[in-house]
Order: sequence, then structure tokens, then C-alpha cells
Amino acid sequence: MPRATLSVNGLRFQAGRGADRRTIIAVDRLELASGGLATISGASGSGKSTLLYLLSGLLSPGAGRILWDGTDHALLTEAARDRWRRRNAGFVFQGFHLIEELSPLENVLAPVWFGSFRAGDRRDRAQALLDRLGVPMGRKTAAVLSRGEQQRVALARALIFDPAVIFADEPTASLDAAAGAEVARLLADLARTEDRLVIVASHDDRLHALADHRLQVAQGALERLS
Ligand SMILES: Nc1ncnc2c1ncn2[C@@H]1O[C@H](COP(=O)(O)OP(=O)(O)OP(=O)(O)O)[C@@H](O)[C@H]1O
Repeated sequence: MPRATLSVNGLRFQAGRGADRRTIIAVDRLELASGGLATISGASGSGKSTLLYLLSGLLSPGAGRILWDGTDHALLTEAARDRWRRRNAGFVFQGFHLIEELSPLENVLAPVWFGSFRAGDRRDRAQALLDRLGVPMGRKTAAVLSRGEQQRVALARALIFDPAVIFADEPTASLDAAAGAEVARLLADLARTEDRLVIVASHDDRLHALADHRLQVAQGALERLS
């Protein structure tokens, strides 16, 4: 199973111009490793999503270091960072981002097509992931699935390249209580039983209750609660 360690030092991300320039998020020090669910709480607009973008390399920090397995991503070319993300990172969002006209299986295989890989090699894995995550068989399009089922398809899609790290931004926010609890349990399971590092930004207390590492953003700074 792929593993990952994250090490952050002196991270500062600022935005805005002139007098409006301000620090959106600062992280003095953070160490996380595979085998745990880390949740980030914080008020709306506190910088949780921005932190996920920074950690995943979709945004560059103005200052500080983000090391994945000892490699400082600021020193990589953009192409190398993209390659790292494709091989090592899976993403889950509040809004699922499925292609509704495609079947659940086709949605899970979409990153394979977009990455110009041969889908045939991944078809069995995609089906196994859908089975494992309990997505019902025989649905022609993703549009006819319930929201909880759609989020499970999105989770299967995030897992198609067997990533060591999963980033999830409010993955339960648009689900009802039962579906939200199920997705929270699946995320914790992916961290603990499959030894992945799962980092979730969320307002959902059910997710925080399951966390191995509880982080919080307050007044622009990340602090560790447990
Ligand atoms: N490039 C940027 N330029 C200006 N402001 C920015 C930029 N990026 C983020 N911000 C601001 O930083 C703050 C944090 O946004 P972010 O989306 O990370 O918060 P959040 O904690 O995820 O919020 P929510 O819980 O509502 O999703 C917001 O006020 C946002 O407008």
C-alpha cells in the first residue's frame, strides 16, 4: 500500500493587494503520516479550503515549506507537481463533480481517460471500488443516483489510482444525516484499514469525532487540537 508523510514548516499564504493584503492561512509546524484521518475545522472563510489547495500543491505558498516524503514541492516543476498529484492524491468535493450523463463506472474511469491511460487495465479495479463502496449496480447514469450514492462514486473515482493521500473538502456537507455518517465512516476506514492519509476540511462534527488528528483554523492560523 502506498504511504505518505507530510511535513509543513513556517507556511504563510497571503492574498490581496496593497493595504488589503492579509495572511489567509499560516501553519507554523504540522506533521502527518499515512494511517490517519486528519480533520480541519474552522469558521466559514477561515481558510480551510485554501489550506487543502496549498497542501495538495494546487496553490503555491508565499513562504514556508511543504514536504511530501521529504521532497519540497516548491522545488519541483509544475509538471512534476502535477505528476505527484496524479500518482499520489485523490480529491473529493462537496459537490461531487460527477459527469451526470456517464454511468457510475465511466465516472470512476474518467481520470484514467483524462490522463491518457488505457481504461481496460483499470476497469476491474473501478468496478471493485464501486462494489466495495456499495454503489448499486445497473444504474445507467450518475444522474439517477441518490446524493449519498453520488458521493460514494466520487470517492471511488478518487481511489482509482490507489492514492496514498486523499483530500476532501466538505465531503458530507450536502448529504443527509445517514449518508453523511456513512461517508464519514468510509473516509475513516480508508485511512485506518488501508493506511492512507486522509485530510478533510469540514464543519461536520461526525467527521471530527472520528478523527485521529484534529486541526482547527482560527484567526488565520492552524492549531492542533489533538
Ligand atoms: N487568492 C485569493 N485572493 C483573495 N482572497 C482570497 C484568496 N484565496 C482565498 N481568499 C480568501 O481567504 C478566505 C478563506 O477562504 P477559504 O475558502 O479557504 O475558507 P474556508 O474556511 O474553506 O470557508 P468555507 O468553510 O466557507 O468553505 C476567504 O475570505 C477568501 O475570500
